[in-house]
Amino acid sequence: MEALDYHAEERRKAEFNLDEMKIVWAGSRRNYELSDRVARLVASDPVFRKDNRTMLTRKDLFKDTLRKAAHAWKRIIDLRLSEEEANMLRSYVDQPAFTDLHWGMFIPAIKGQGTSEQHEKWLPMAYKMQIIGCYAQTELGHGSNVQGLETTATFDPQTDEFDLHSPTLTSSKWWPGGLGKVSTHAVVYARLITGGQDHGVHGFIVQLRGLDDHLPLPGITVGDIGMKFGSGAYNSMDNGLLRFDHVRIPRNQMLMRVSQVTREGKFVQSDVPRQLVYGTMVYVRQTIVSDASCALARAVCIATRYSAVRRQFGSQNGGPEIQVIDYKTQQSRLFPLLASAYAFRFVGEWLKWLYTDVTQRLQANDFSTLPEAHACTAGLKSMTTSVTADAIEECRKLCGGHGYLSNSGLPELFAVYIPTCTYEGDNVVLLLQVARFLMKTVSQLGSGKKPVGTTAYMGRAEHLMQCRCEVEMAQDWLKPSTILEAFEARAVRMSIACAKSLGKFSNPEDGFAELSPDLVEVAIAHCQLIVVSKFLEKLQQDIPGKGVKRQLEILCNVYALHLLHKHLGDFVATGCITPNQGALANEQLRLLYAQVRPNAIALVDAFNYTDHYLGSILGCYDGNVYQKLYQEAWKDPLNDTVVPDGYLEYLRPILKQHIRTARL
Ligand SMILES: CC/C=C\C/C=C\C/C=C\C/C=C\C/C=C\C/C=C\CC/C=C/C(=O)SCCNC(=O)CCNC(=O)[C@H](O)C(C)(C)COP(=O)(O)OP(=O)(O)OC[C@H]1O[C@@H](n2cnc3c(N)ncnc32)[C@H](O)[C@@H]1OP(=O)(O)O
Ligand SMILES: Cc1cc2nc3c(=O)[nH]c(=O)nc-3n(C[C@H](O)[C@H](O)[C@H](O)COP(=O)(O)OP(=O)(O)OC[C@H]3O[C@@H](n4cnc5c(N)ncnc54)[C@H](O)[C@@H]3O)c2cc1C
Repeated sequence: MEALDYHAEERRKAEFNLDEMKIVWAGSRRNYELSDRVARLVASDPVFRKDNRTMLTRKDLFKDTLRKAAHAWKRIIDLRLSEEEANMLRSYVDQPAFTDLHWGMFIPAIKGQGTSEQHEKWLPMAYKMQIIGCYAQTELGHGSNVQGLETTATFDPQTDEFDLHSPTLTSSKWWPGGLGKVSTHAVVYARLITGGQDHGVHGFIVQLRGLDDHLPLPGITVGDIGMKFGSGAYNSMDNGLLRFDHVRIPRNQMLMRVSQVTREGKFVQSDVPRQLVYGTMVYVRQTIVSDASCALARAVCIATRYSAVRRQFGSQNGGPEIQVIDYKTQQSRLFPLLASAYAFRFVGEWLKWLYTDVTQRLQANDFSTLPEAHACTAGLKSMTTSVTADAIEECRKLCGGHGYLSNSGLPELFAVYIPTCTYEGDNVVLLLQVARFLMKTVSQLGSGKKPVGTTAYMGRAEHLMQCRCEVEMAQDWLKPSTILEAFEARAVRMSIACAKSLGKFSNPEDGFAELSPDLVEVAIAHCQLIVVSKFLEKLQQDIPGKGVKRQLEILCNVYALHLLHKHLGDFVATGCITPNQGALANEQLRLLYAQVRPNAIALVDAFNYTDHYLGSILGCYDGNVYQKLYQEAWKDPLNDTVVPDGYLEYLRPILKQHIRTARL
C-alpha cells in the first residue's frame, strides 16, 4: 500500500525538476549522492536515535553523546569512509560533541600553525583519534580581545621547556568545547615570554590527561563549566575550564609556523604575518557560513511544510479552511527566509572557494588576500548566523502554538544554534573588523591603489555616488544590473559617509568608537551586497533541469528585494532610490511571493533532509502532523501514569482543603 502523503497535491504543483534542484543545493551530483547515502545510513541506525534526548539528564545526555561518537567512529572505520563522508556522518548525527572540536579546530590549528615536523609527529595520532584535542583560547576574563589573554608560556632555556601558567582567576581557560571531560590534549593560546619579554599570544600543544587513566596531569585543573541554555541542545558538549600551575612542556610543542623560539631562547618572527595565529578561526568562520544555510533550511523546511498542512479561517460553504501558507503575511515572513537559505548556500560555496584560494596562496607565501579573507569570513559569519538565529525563532512563530512543542524540533534547533552568534567571534566585534577593512579601503581610494575582490565596486565610487536608479515600473526591479547597482551604491555611499564623519575626529580611534553603531550598519550593507552579488553570479552558471534556473531567479529577486524593503531607510536616505521606487520594489515582491507559493514545498524538499535529521513532527515529509502529534503526546513520561507522582503529597491535600472550605 502506498504511504499517505498529505503534501502530494503540493508536490504536484511544483514547476521545476526537483532532482536537479537537489543537485544544485548539494553543489554537485557527487555531493548529492554522497550526502544522501550518508544521511540514510545515519537515519536507519538505532544508535543515532535522537527523539528522546531533551528528556535526558545532563549526565545521561553526555554519556549518550559519547556512545554516539564511539559508534560513529566505528562506522567510519568499518565502512572505510573518506574524510568528506566522515564529516557528513558527524553532521547528520546532529549532536554537538567533542569530535566537532577535535576535527574542526584542534587538527586545523596544528595543520595551519604547525611546522612539517610537528605535522608528522601529531597529526597521525590525531587522525587515528589516539589523542583527542580541543581549542583552548578563551579565558574567564577575555574572549573577544585575544590580545588580552593572560595565560603565560615562559621559556626556560635551562630545561628547553615552556612553563605554562594561569596567573589569575580570570586567566582560567573557560568555554573550550571537548575540554571539560574528554580531551587528552589541547592547543592552548598563551602569551609567549622569552628573556622577560612578552611576544604576544601563540599556540602550544599541551597534554592534559593521562592516555591510560584519563586523569589530569600534574599541575592541571580541568572540569566542565556547567549547564547551558535549553534542555538537550548544546549540553551534550563538555565546554570546559582549565588552569595551569607551572606545567612544563617541551619547546617543540609551541606551534612554530608563524614564530619560533630557538634552543637559546631567541624569539624569531618569520615573514608570515602574525595574524596567521588566528587562522583556525578564519577556517571555522568559513564553515559556519555553510552551516548557517543548513540550519536555516532546516527551520524553513519545518515551517513551510507545516504551513501547508495547517488551516485556519475562511471555510466557504463547509469546505476546507485556508492553508496558512496562503496568507500573504505568512508568505512575506516565510519566503524571504526560504530565499535566504538558498542565498547563504551559494555564498557559502563561494566562501569555501575563497578560503581554498587564500590557503593555496599562503602556502606560496603570498599573503596579499589575507585581509579580504578575514573580512569576508568575519562579516559573512556574523551576518548569516544573526539572520539564521532570528529566522529559527520566526519559524517557531510561523508554526503557531505547535512550534513551541519540543517535538516541533524548533526549540532545540534554536538553543543549539544561537551561540553561533557568539562563538568564533561575537557578531558585533566581527562586523567592526569588516568596518575597519572598509574604512581602510575608502581611505586608499585616492591613492591609486585599486580595490579588488569584494571591494572592487568601490573602484567605481565616482559613478556609484551619483548614479540614479532607473526603475519606473515594478517589473524593472527584476533586472539584475538594477538590483546590483542599488546595493553597490548603498554600500559605497554609506561607507563614504562614515569615512567622512570619521575624518572629523582628531583621533581616529575615538571616531571609530563613537561611530561604531553606524559602522556596523556599513558592514552589514557590504555583506548583504556580497550575498546578493554571489547569488546573481550563481545564476550566470549553466543550471540544467526544467524550471530550476527560473525558480532560483525568483528566489534571488525575493532575497534582494526583501532586503531592499527591510532597509528602505538606507536606500532612500543615501539617495540610491526614491520612496516611490521603494514602493515599486515592494509591489514586485508581492508578485514574486505568488510565484514562489506553488513551488514552496518542492523547494524545501530539495534540501533532501531525512525525517531523522529534521527531527520535527511539524516538518515530517508526509505531513501527517496531527496523528503524529497525538501519538507523541502519549509517549511523554508524564503520561506513564494516569495520576501524576506527587498527587498524594501535594495535590490531594489542597483539593481536600478546598472541599472542606467549600463545605464551610
Ligand atoms: C542538538 C542538536 C540539534 C541541532 C543542531 C542544529 C544545528 C547545528 C548547526 C550549526 C552549528 C554550526 C556550526 C558548528 C561548526 C563548528 C563550530 C563548532 C564549535 C564552535 C566552537 C567555538 C570555538 C570558539 O569560539 S574559539 C574562540 C573564538 N574566538 C574569537 O573568535 C575571538 C574573536 N576575536 C578576534 O578574532 C580578534 O581578537 C579580533 C577581534 C579580530 C581583534 O584582534 P587584534 O586585536 O589582534 O587585531 P586588531 O583589531 O588590532 O587587528 C590587527 C590587524 O589584524 C587583522 N586581523 C585580525 N584578525 C585577523 C584574522 N583572523 N586574519 C587576518 N587578519 C586579521 C585586522 O584586520 C587588522 O588588520 P589591519 O592592521 O590591516 O587593520
Ligand atoms: C557554546 C560556546 C562554545 C564555545 N567554544 C569555544 C571553544 O571551543 N574554544 C574557545 O576558545 N572558546 C570558545 N567559546 C568562547 C567564544 O569564542 C567567546 O565567548 C566569544 O569569542 C565571545 O567572547 P566573549 O565571551 O569574551 O564576549 P565579550 O567580548 O565579553 O562580549 C560581551 C559583549 O560586549 C560586546 N563587545 C566586546 N568587545 C567589543 C568591542 N570592541 N566593541 C563593541 N562591542 C564589544 C559584544 O558585542 C557583546 O555584546 C565558546 C563560546 C560558546 C558560547
